[in-house]
Amino acid sequence: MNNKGLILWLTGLSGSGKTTLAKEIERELKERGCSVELLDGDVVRTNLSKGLGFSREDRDTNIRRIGFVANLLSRNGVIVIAAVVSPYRAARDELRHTTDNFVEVYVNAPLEVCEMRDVKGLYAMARAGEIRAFTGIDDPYEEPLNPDIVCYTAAETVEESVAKVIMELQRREYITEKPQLEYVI
Ligand SMILES: Nc1ncnc2c1ncn2[C@@H]1O[C@H](COP(=O)(O)OS(=O)(=O)O)[C@@H](OP(=O)(O)O)[C@H]1O
Ligand SMILES: Nc1ncnc2c1ncn2[C@@H]1O[C@H](COP(=O)(O)OP(=O)(O)O)[C@@H](O)[C@H]1O
Repeated sequence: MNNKGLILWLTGLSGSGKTTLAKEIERELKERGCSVELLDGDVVRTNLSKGLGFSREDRDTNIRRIGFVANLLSRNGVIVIAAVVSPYRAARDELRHTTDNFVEVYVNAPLEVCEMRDVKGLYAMARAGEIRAFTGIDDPYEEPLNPDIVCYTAAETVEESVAKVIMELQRREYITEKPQLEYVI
């Protein structure tokens, strides 16, 4: 076994880089022979959380469902990467206290940067009033007060952010160091 089970919880604004980082971290961990599952907010909302909206109540239900599944998997040795806006501190803190090996990663980019990226065009729609309760525009995002890792995606490259996460997982002994290639002459 190349890893222990854990929940790597990526929280941040829409467009902050959660999905991008989650996929790269997943790739890196799989390359090291780790057992990994990715739970992306967008994907979860098309099945496990289908029908839920973006009221505080629905968002909290979404987070609890993802946390429940993540905990089942991580208890069985899987590294679960959750990439979810999860804007409410109380919901994230609840997970920290009710699950094992919860590692919170704050994917931190200023709202202006996320809005400029506008990966899915949702910020423009929110500004135009076409969608309501959009996180950062007319709905809150409560920053983590004491995250385990912070990735500043407006200042770091994807590679730098991924390396930071991997190093921290190594330091906490969730994963082993990448085996060095040995050449026999
Ligand atoms: N009102 C509103 N607020 C925030 N986000 C919205 C909203 N409506 C749709 N979307 C899209 O849904 C994605 C967020 O879903 P999550 O499950 O991660 O949100 S939450 O944790 O339950 O708050 C989010 O995905 P990401 O952009 O990948 O973060 C958006 O694409
Ligand atoms: N250091 C970085 N980390 C993550 N994403 C970055 C970074 N620098 C630029 N980006 C870009 O920002 C966008 C983030 O989009 P996405 O990963 O879908 O965010 P989210 O899942 O948080 O909504 C992508 O277009 C990505 O290429």
